[in-house]
Amino acid sequence: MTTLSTTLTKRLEDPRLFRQYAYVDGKWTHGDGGREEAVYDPATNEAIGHIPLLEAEQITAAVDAAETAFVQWRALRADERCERLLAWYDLIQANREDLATIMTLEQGKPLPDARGEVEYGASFVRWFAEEGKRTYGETIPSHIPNASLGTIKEPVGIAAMITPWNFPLAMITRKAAAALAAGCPVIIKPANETPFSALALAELAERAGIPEGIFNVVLGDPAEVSKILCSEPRIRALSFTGSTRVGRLLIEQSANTVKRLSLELGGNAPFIVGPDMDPKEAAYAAVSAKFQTAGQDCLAANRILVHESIHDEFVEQFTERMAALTVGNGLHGEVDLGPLIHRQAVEKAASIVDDAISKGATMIAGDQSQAPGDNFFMPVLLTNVTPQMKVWREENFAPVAGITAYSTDDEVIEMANDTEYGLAAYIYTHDIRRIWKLMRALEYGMVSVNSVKMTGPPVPFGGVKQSGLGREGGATGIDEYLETKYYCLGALGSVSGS
Ligand SMILES: NC(=O)c1ccc[n+]([C@@H]2O[C@H](COP(=O)([O-])OP(=O)(O)OC[C@H]3O[C@@H](n4cnc5c(N)ncnc54)[C@H](O)[C@@H]3O)[C@@H](O)[C@H]2O)c1
Ligand SMILES: N[C@@H](CC=O)C(=O)O
Repeated sequence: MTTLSTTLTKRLEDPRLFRQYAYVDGKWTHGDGGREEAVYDPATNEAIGHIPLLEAEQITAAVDAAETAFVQWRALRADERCERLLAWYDLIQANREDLATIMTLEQGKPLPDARGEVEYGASFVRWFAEEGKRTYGETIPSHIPNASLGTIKEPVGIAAMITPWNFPLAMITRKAAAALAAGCPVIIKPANETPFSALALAELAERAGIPEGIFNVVLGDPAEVSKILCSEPRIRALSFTGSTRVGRLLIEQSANTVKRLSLELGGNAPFIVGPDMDPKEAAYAAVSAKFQTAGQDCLAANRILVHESIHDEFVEQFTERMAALTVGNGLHGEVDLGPLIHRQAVEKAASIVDDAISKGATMIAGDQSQAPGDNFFMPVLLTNVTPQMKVWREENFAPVAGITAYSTDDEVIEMANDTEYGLAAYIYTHDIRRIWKLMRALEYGMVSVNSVKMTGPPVPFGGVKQSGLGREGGATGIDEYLETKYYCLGALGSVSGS
């Protein structure tokens, strides 16, 4: 029988990267209860493969394996862990094309974007391989006679990671590379929509010499698996990227075991355009900040706030640029937007548009009769968007752009902060005083001025308010997986005062 999974395997230079098992304690694993779930190509709705749904005892077995393996892994020198991580990095790079193909098939994003994500994901592995060598403690001038005081950094312990489908590879490496470099074993639960990128990473981790039990990928019913991970006292850190709704749930579920929590949650990014801007330059940037990954990006420009003096020309330029975007299967040719992840996402997008129109928004573009398949959503532009509309209040996670005019800086600051979210904000203006005023007043973890691109390994990525807790990447990303141990060496004789 020819299935899409045989087609997928044929597309790969190295078919062993396509695994339809979980990966626990260095072994490819079936579900003991025989439960399985299909994974679909969102562009065609065809099943590309199946994954096992593990039973509770199998998740606990992953924790047992990690606990055993932790002893050896933490005992390695940082430069030894660095070598393994660099080997993993090299393998990810060497298999970039296959990883991108797997990603496009399970996630839908255009192949060039998938290649970009593989590069992006790999860059975190290299970054943290090096950062692992710089987990310095400190010496503390002693206030205790004849004592020497200081701190050392130690791995927090087993780290669990729950990741989303929109960036199936990079959201894993940004967490896992930091944890591994710190000396922690990891148990990863990827989104069931996009498990194959995670499993390919596991295959490459094994080839890179990351020992059994250190890198585990568990699969199952999300609510079931997460409950076990949250309530397991041996898991000391939980890092989650996903919706604010599920993030809140995980906080509750982790309360009894008092875990270290890192939460990268939803966004509702404002994109502010000042009166001094060239409307064309700003509109082109806004299109780019809105429609990447078909709008399914936590950094997507969700509310576009344009100064009233250039509003009409901005809308004209935005419309023209948007019309040039092509929508289609990410595997085929030059496509700008792939499908949404599934039909429910399309229905949610349509309901957000309907809600806006019913409350007075104007739809400038977005003819859904042109959609090339069930899971596709043609880019929509709405103007006259107001705070009463869902398109303002919710992260639409779809190619739906909403524009609102404003008149003063104070007004736009109030508009931009009028949300429970606080992940990223964009400012487009060349007026240095306005930049400084807005940048300081915006309640966001990340503010990007005159640049759509803002992320990368050196960046402390994360949000404030209900967009999350902690920072990933950058010089502090590894701290999410480290404990500070204070020591006091007393009765030393003559060291007092040093
Ligand atoms: N801040 C960031 O860095 C960042 C990055 C990417 C995505 N996101 C956010 O992720 C969201 C989109 O991703 P999504 O739809 O996969 O999010 P989601 O919250 O639905 O799912 C994320 C993960 O949680 C699991 N999950 C789902 N329901 C669960 C439950 N009841 N209990 C426990 N786990 C559960 C999923 O299987 C998946 O692994 C958006 O809100 C987006 O902004 C944030
Ligand atoms: N684009 C983000 C992921 C959000 O969905 C990133 O760069 O981390």
